[in-house]
Amino acid sequence: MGSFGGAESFSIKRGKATNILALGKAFPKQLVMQDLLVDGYFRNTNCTDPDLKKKLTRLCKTTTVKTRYLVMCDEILENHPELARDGQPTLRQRLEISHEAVTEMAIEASRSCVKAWGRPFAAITHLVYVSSSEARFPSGDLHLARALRLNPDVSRVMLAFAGCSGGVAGLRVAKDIAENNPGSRVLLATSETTIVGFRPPNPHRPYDLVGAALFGDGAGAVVLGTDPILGTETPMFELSSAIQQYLPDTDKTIQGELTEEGISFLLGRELPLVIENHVEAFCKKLAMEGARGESHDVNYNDMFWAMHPGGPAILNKVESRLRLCPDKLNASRQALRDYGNASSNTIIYVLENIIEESRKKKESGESDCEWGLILAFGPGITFEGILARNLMV
Ligand SMILES: CC(C)(COP(=O)(O)OP(=O)(O)OC[C@H]1O[C@@H](n2cnc3c(N)ncnc32)[C@H](O)[C@@H]1OP(=O)(O)O)[C@@H](O)C(=O)NCCC(=O)NCCSC(=O)/C=C/c1ccc(O)cc1
Repeated sequence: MGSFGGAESFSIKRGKATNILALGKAFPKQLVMQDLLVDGYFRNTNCTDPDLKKKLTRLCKTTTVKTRYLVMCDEILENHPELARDGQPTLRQRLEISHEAVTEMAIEASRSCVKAWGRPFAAITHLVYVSSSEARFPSGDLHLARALRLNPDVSRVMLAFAGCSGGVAGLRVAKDIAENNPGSRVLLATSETTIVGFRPPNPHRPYDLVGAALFGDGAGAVVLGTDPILGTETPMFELSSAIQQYLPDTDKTIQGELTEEGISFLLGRELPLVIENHVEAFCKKLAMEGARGESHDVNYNDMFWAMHPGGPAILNKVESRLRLCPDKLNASRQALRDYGNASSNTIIYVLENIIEESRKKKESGESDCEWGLILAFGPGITFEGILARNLMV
C-alpha cells in the first residue's frame, strides 16, 4: 500500500490500475517568439490601433509565455487574406486548414509516442481522440486511425469541444477502457489549433487579445494499459482514481460559438476566481477517492502537481488557495512558458516535465513525491482530476 499526505493511514485503494506507458508530442512548423508576436500580429491584420497594441504588449508579458507554436503563418494569410478581416464568412477555409493540420500533428505525436512505447501500432486496441479544433463527418478519430494504419477493428471514440479539460477527460476515458478490456492498449491523441478562432484585434473583443497572448497549437499522445509487460513496457504513471465535476451556473464563463466567421470565444474575467473558490473541495474529494473511507488532512505539498496551466492567474490562485510551495507548479509553469496554453494537449507536456524533473532528482539523490494530482479546468466550468502515482521516483 502506498501512502501520501504525511499520514501513514492515508492509504490508496488498490484496484485495476491503468498505467501511462509512453508520452509523445508534436507541433506545427511555425515557432513564435513572444517578443516578436505583437508586431507580426498587428502587421498581418493591418491593425494600427495604438491602445490595442499597448494592451497586447502588456498581456504578452503577464501571460509568462516565451515561445509557442502556431499553425497560422504568413503563407496561409497570403493564400487566405480574408482570415485577417472581420465580418468574412470563412468557416469553411478555417476548417479545411484546421482538419489537415490537427490530423498531421496527431499522427506525428502518435508516432513519436508509439516509438517511445516500443511496441507496434498493431498492438493498439482502442483509440481516444480529443480535439476542439475540428467539426466534420467522419470525425477526426477515423482520419487518424486510417493514417496510422490502425487495425480496422480498433474501437474509436472522439471527445469534441471539451476545451482545456479535454486532455484529462481523455485520460479518464482511456483509463475506463483499459480497465474494462483486459490486455487492451489504448492510444490517446490530442490535437488543437487556434486557427479556427484567429481574428484581427478589435476593441469590442478584449478576450481575443488574451487568446492571442496565451494560446498555442500542438498535439500530444499517450499509450495506456493495465498489467504492463515488464522488460518491454516502462510504466511511468499509475492512474488510480478519476473524477469529473461541473460547477452549476458557470456555463457562460468559458463560451465558444461556431459561427460563419469561425469560433468566437468569450472568456469571463471571473474564471481564475471561480476556480480558486472550488479547487480545494475538488482536490480534497479527489484525494479522498484514494483513502480507505477515512477522512484525513491532506498535505498537498507532499504530492506532485500536474495541473493544466490555463493562465498564470489560475496557477497563482490555486497555488495560494492550497498553500502550495512555489516549486509545486513548476511543471505547469514551464509548459506554459514553452508552448502557451495549448488547450487539451498541455497536460501531456506537463506530465513530460514531471518525468524530466523526477529523472533529474533521482540523479542528484533528491527525494520526490510519489503520489500526486493531474488536474484541468474547462468549459462548464468542468473540473477533471486524476489521483496518480509517479512510478519514476
Ligand atoms: C494572463 C491574464 C490574462 C492577465 O494577467 P493579469 O495579471 O490578470 O493582468 P491584468 O489583470 O493586468 O490583465 C491584463 C489585461 O487583460 C485584461 N483581461 C484579463 N482577463 C481578461 C478576460 N478574460 N477577457 C478580457 N480581458 C481580460 C484585463 O482587463 C487587463 O486589461 P487592461 O487593464 O486594459 O490592460 C490572467 O488574467 C490570466 O491568466 N487569466 C486566465 C486566462 C484564462 O481565462 N484562461 C483559460 C481559458 S482557456 C480557453 O478558454 C481556451 C484555450 C484554447 C487554447 C488553445 C487552443 O488551440 C484553443 C483553445
